[in-house]
Amino acid sequence: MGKLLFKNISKSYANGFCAVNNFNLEIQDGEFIVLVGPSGCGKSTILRMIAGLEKISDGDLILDEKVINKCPPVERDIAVVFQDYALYGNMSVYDNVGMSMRVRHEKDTVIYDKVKEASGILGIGSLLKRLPGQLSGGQKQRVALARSVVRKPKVFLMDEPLSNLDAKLRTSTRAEIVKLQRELKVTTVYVTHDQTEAMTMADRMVVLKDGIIQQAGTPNEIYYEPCNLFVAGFIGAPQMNFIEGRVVGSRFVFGSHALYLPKKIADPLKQYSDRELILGIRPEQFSISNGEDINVIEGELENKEFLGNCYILYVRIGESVLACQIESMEDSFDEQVNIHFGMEHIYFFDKETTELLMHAKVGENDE
Ligand SMILES: Nc1ncnc2c1ncn2[C@@H]1O[C@H](COP(=O)(O)OP(=O)(O)OP(=O)(O)O)[C@@H](O)[C@H]1O
Repeated sequence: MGKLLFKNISKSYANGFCAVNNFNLEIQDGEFIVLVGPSGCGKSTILRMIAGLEKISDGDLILDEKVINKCPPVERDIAVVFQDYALYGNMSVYDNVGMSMRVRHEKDTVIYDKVKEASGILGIGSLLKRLPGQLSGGQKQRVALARSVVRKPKVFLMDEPLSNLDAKLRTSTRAEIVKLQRELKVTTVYVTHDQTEAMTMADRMVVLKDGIIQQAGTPNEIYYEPCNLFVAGFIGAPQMNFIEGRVVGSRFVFGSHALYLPKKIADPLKQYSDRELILGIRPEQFSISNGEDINVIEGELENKEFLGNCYILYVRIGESVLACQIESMEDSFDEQVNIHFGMEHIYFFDKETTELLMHAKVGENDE
């Protein structure tokens, strides 16, 4: 088992800085949880508290019904994989992988079998005699993972384990870690500031900002149902476009522009007509107008990026520059482009509180 429960966990450092503020979360046995957020939001602090490397200032941390706040790291049955691998440079791969068992005075034959098994799973069987200095970054990371795997701990903690790998290796190792976790079914808490990593790996992701949970949910929930402006902007690349404006009748008015809102959206938005709103729309919602659309806005093309399977156009409309993802591009585009606002998913946030007020899904037949 490896069920982790955070009850009102807070962490203040000696200088009084509160790095984690009233963190509450229940992690189920076998779940893959990704903590994601910008630098300094408290991800590593949370991981270090779970590992027992950082004192908990307030609240209870419970592993399988037992409060472990004061339990020393070695007694927690938790394995940590660090960003810098933390391998012993003067020991062979075999000894690095078997280290934790040697410390526990396991028999040589048991150590041999377990190292063989773990190195087989991680594909490092041919490297066992080498020293860490004779390995590539990806191989070192596998050794670090194998070292955790042999322990069959209750919980794996991983702190940005892929950040030292190049982009291609990162993608393949990402998939391997997920596969490994599914096979071993060990509860995993994984820290990253990379939202793509979080989206692709997590059963559930927890988005943090300034030591406070913003939202916890499946990648799908976080992407399609962000609870506030921060989550909406942090998850998704290029990020969701935000446009400040107001609802006037059945229109969303911004600068000198007005978007027609179908009744399904306009009616419930009437109650917010006295507020300043932020309209959120993801890049993939846009298209280049074919001349027959209703919500067409003319903008100036500032920049374009070719991503292989699509283009990202950066289109200036008044004060805002909108990122628009389109599949193909005509050479004839010059300075001016007419973009069409699709409304399959459109979001309205309160500018003052930054909370989500409404997520509308508009179909073709909505008027
Ligand atoms: N020993 C310390 N004393 C005071 N403040 C600290 C200490 N360690 C960390 N902090 C602060 O606590 C906050 C959270 O740090 P933490 O390392 O958990 O962030 P993080 O989200 O993991 O960031 P990164 O992605 O950059 O590693 C930061 O603002 C950091 O400066």
